[in-house]
Amino acid sequence: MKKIKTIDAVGHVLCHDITQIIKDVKDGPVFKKGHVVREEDIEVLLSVGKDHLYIYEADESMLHENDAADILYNVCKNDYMKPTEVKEGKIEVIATEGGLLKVDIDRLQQINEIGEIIIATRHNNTVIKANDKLAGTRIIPLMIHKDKLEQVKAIHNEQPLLEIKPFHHFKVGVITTGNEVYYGRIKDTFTPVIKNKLAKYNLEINHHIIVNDDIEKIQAAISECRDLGMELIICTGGMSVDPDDLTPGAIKASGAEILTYGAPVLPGAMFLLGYFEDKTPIVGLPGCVMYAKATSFDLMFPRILAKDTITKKEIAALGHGGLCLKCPVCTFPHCEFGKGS
Ligand SMILES: Nc1nc2c(c(=O)[nH]1)N[C@H]1C(S)=C(S)[C@@H](COP(=O)(O)OP(=O)(O)OC[C@H]3O[C@@H](n4cnc5c(N)ncnc54)[C@H](O)[C@@H]3O)O[C@H]1N2
Ligand code: MOO
Repeated sequence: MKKIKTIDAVGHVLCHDITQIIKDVKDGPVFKKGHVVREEDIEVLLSVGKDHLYIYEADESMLHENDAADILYNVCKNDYMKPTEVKEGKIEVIATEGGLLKVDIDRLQQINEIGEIIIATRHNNTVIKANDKLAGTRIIPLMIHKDKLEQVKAIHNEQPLLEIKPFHHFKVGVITTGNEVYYGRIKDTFTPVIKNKLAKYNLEINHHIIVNDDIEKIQAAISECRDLGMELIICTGGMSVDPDDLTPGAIKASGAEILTYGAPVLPGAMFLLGYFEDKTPIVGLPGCVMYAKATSFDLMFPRILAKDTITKKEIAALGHGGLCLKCPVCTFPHCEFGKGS
């Protein structure tokens, strides 16, 4: 802390709030601690009787919180993002487009371990809309050592911490399996559920086939969808262990590589995800997707639509937080379901 003449204070940082009292008009701080004095402030400072000020001593090794916050914003930002105005060392990152938010959790952790610097984000793999808040950055002290920001820049290494992956427009083929539906014994109540889930992403069913429990027929239906250029194939029914549950076998026989048959998520354990050589995804949806509010499919669906690479390890990690509590009033996605990984 150093005392200087107010007339020499331009560019210096105030150590404390400066109060202005104008009878019957104002009684409060006219400048806050941490304010960087500007040319136009000198007259105001003199008018409140401050001929001298305490300022932080100019130190080449230190950075003001607002300048440091700028650096943190630049570490986060990517396409489809904008900053809020910097305020008291804080900047927020706002989405300008919707999509799937990806957060580099490992590097976020490394930055937050430096100390005196914080970046707080939404969860990785959150579905976001334009104008949603994605992250906030803040510096804890008023002035921070520049070398801490150098560490941040080294971790950043020109690779943003955040990414928004826009959702793609897929042509969708739906294959409904099951003798009970095919022979008209019951009404198909699964397909409308799929239709609603697709509509949330402005997608529709472009081709729909209903087949009985016959592995060759299911396989032929998959080929038909492929031949018609469907870019996402959704199969329902026959995903479990009964003798008539043939869908996983048919998907396998169709040539798709199975990434997973089974996910550590309840409901939605019997979920299947595979990809054809040309990267066309195919999913097998268990019966619970028809009636449960949220299942493994709801966790994986946005990632499939964003063409996000999904690994077996990530599917295994869904187990932590993968237990839906079936609350009387479902608040998914604003709950802990699927947030563990
Ligand atoms: N012994 C075991 N049984 C079950 C297991 C298990 O691990 N061991 N898993 C259970 C779980 S978890 C689920 S989820 C279901 C999965 O069922 P499936 O996907 O095989 O579905 P289906 O058996 O074909 O049908 C179940 C039920 O849903 C009705 N259904 C199916 N599709 C339609 C449709 N399009 N419209 C209307 N209703 C439909 C079907 O008639 C059955 O009533 O398996 C558990 N069992
Ligand atoms: O797929 Mo069942 O998957 O857990 O209700």
